[in-house]
Amino acid sequence: MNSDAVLLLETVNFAAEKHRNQRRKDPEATPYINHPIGVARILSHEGGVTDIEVLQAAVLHDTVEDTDTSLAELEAAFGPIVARIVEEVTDDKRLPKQERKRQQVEHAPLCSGQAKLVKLADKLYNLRDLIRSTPAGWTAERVQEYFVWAREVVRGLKGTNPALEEKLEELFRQRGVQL
Ligand SMILES: Nc1nc2c(ncn2[C@@H]2O[C@H](COP(=O)(O)OP(=O)(O)O)[C@@H](OP(=O)(O)OP(=O)(O)O)[C@H]2O)c(=O)[nH]1
Ligand SMILES: [Mn+2]
Repeated sequence: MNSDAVLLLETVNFAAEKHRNQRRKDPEATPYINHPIGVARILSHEGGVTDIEVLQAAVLHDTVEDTDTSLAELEAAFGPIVARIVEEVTDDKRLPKQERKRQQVEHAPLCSGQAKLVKLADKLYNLRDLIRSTPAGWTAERVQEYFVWAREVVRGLKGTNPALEEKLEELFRQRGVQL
């Protein structure tokens, strides 16, 4: 087996252990790990991304934000580049939600190309998930607001990956939310 495959399995195993007690917000309470694996899979399968550090960062992208994982821990296990990409896509959960959402819009265009790829795939996965099933307790208005906000973030990620951007544009079009 080649070393990239070994590395990616180590990364998936690390994320699975970190997210082991977490579930998604859909009514079926899907295991959370389906999301980061799906984000990495969008990058490779739909975005044609082969950069192993981007794929690893995609698998790990919610570990610091949503589990007890530290950036130092990621750096020790996977190196500084992977840790830096995850840092770029991590919201500061100490801030109020509205401020966090505003900062994503503001910071998106300042991200590295590697972090922009992870952000595009994360939004594409989450928007598809919203279309597939509504999270417990979400109104139709809240779903629509998420689309409107996601469009603002995706605007700042343009020029990164045409295939992923076209798929996002199509979802926004279907929702009557123009990019
Ligand atoms: N669509 C959907 N999202 C779910 C589900 N379960 C968990 N999530 C997560 O919820 C986040 C979006 O919900 P919000 O209420 O807007 O944000 P919050 O969790 O940060 O408060 C996403 O976080 P994120 O990945 O960090 O991305 P981002 O939206 O913060 O950029 C998404 O991954 C689900 O069943 N469907
Ligand atoms: Mn995510």
